[in-house]
Amino acid sequence: MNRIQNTFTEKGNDSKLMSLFLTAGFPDLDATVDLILGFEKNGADIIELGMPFSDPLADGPTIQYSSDVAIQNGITMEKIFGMVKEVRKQSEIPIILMGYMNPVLRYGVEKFCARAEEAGVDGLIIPDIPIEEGGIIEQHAKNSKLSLIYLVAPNTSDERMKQADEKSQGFVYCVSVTGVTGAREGEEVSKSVNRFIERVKTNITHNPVMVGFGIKSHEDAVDIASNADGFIVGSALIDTIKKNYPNEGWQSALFSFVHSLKFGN
Ligand SMILES: O=P(O)(O)OC[C@@H](O)[C@@H](O)c1c[nH]c2ccccc12
Repeated sequence: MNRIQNTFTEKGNDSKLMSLFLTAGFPDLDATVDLILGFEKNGADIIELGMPFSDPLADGPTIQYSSDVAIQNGITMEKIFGMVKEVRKQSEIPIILMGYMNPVLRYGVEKFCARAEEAGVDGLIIPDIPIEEGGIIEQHAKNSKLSLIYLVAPNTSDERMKQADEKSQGFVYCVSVTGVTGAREGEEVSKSVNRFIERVKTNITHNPVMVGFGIKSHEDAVDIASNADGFIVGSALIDTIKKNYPNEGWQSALFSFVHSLKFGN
């Protein structure tokens, strides 16, 4: 069993897991390791570490911005692996690398998976690989004991949800709304999300389900994840960093936001 599966096994039925997305190298190269460790201390159960890419087609403006900053800061694959290695000296939190296929192809799929395993990565989310194209990475991921996590959205058919369940290990990522990443306004989201998650639950029976996209508070999380195993937050964290960095106390402001996401205020 890997770290991701362990985390779900240990969770128990009543609590929800919190997975936090952070762009590697944002807001600066030195911050990433400390932020991951601080997230863990403040309630994060899983870390999704974003591999910045210049053409992030599933991302809204907030995560695009963080990717641009990280690229300007000089982030590279090697540096990302180095960050994971640093975290592993102090922590066993599951780490999932999240990014687009193009940089992985350029790096070399086999080498990428081997280096990821060696660094201490547990899984991969590559949102631009459709399930049918998964063959491009599945065997290498398996050889390197990396869980592959596929995404489903409200416009995903029952049939494809079942395929996503068969092909995923660790959990299936439920995208709460059709569209790009980012915090959204409005109350209507949660009702339709709950219907979507009900359909997800009838099709996805092997894996836990995590819900993400548009969660920006504890209330959102409780609401949206009520029928899921946990929730994922990304843009709201990046926005919080953006608001406070590099003022003194920007990290503690972020960590108290993280704490409030999990536990309420
Ligand atoms: O930013 P949000 O709305 O909180 O959603 C999580 C999301 O950022 C993170 O999981 C993610 C970042 N980039 C992605 C690309 C596709 C799917 C998901 C993602």
